Amino acid sequence: METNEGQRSAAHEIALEMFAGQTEGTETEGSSSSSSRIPVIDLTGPPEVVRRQIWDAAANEGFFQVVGHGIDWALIDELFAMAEAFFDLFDKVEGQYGYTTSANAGWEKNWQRICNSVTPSDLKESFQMTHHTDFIEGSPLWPKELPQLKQHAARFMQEAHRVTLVILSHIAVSLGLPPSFFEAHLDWRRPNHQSGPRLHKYHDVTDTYRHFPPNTHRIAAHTDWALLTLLFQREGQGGLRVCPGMSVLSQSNQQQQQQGGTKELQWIGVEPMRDAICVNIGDSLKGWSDDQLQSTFHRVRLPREGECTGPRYSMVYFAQANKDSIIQGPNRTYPPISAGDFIWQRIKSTFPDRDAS
Ligand SMILES: O=C(O)CCC(=O)C(=O)O
Ligand SMILES: [Fe+2]
Repeated sequence: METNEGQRSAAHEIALEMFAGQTEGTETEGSSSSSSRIPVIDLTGPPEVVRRQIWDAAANEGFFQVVGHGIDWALIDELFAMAEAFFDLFDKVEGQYGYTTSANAGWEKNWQRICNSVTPSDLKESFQMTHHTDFIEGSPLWPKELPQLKQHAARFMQEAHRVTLVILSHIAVSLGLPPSFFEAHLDWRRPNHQSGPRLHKYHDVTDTYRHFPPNTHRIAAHTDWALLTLLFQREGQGGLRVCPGMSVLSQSNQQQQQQGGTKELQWIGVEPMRDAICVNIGDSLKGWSDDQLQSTFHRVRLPREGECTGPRYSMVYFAQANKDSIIQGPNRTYPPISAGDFIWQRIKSTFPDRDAS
C-alpha cells in the first residue's frame, strides 16, 4: 500500500504545473488511419483478440475508440440535437436546474467548474445527469421546457451502460476476475449508483478566441474520476487531445512526472468518427487495476488560427461504481476506499469554495 489521497493530489499538482509551465507541447492530429496512436477496436472481433487489444490500449495510451458496439447512431444524432436545444434555453431559464454537489447533477454554466488548479476555469457549459431510476423518474433537474430529453437520455444511458459492461467484462478477465465482476458494482436500479451522462457545449469563439488569457481552455488538462468514460463526438467538431504517458495516482508516475519537467509533452488528437465511441480509463479503474491501466490526462484547448472556431458539442457517459463498492485491486496497492468517498473527494477538490449544495 503506497499512497493516500494527499499523495494523489501531489502527483496531480506536479502534472498540472508541468502543463502550465510548458509551451503547448507538440501535437499530432489523430485519425482513423494507422498513423493514429489512439487504437480503434472493433468489438465484434474474436473475443480473445478484442480482450488483448482493449488491455494493451488501456495499459498504454489509456484511450481507445470502439466500433461494432451496436448503438444506433440515430439515437446519438437525436441527443446531440436535443443538447443544442437544451443549451439554447439558457437565456429563458437562467438560474434553474443548476448543478448541486450533493446530486452531482444539473446545469453548470461557464466558469463554474475549476477543472484544475493552474489554468483559468473552462469555457463551456454542461448538463450532468445520473443513471438511476430515482433520478430518471423524479429529479426536478429535468427541464420542463424540453420534456423529450428525459426519455432520450434514459435510452442513451441504457445503451452506454451496455457497452460499458462489454468493455469491463474484457478488462475483468484480463485482471483474473470473473467476466461479470464489475456488473454487480454498476447497478443502475439502486439510488446509490453513480454513473451518468453529461452533455457539453463549448461556445462559439469565432470573434473572441484571440483575446482570451493564455492557458484558457475549453476543458483544461484533467483525468476523469470514473471507472470508464465513453465520449461521443460529432464529426467536424474535433478538439479532444490526449497526452499518453501522463497519468496520476502511482509513485512511479510521480517520479515520471518530476523527471518529465524537461520532457516535451505530446498531445494526440482523437478524431471524431461517426459510429466510433472514444473510451478512456478513469482514476477509479487505475486504482482498481493496481495501476496496470492508465488514467491519462486529456484536454480540449481553444481553437487556433485556421481551426474550427464554431460551437462544439460532446456527450460523455461516466461509468462509476455504486457508492458502497470498495475500490481496491487484487494486489492491494492502495488502501480500500468506497466509490462514494472517492467521488466525493474529487467533487470537493473541483468545487473548493462550495459546501454541499
Ligand atoms: O468534450 C470532450 O471532448 C472531452 C470531455 C471530457 O474530457 C470530460 O467531460 O471529462
Ligand atoms: Fe475528461
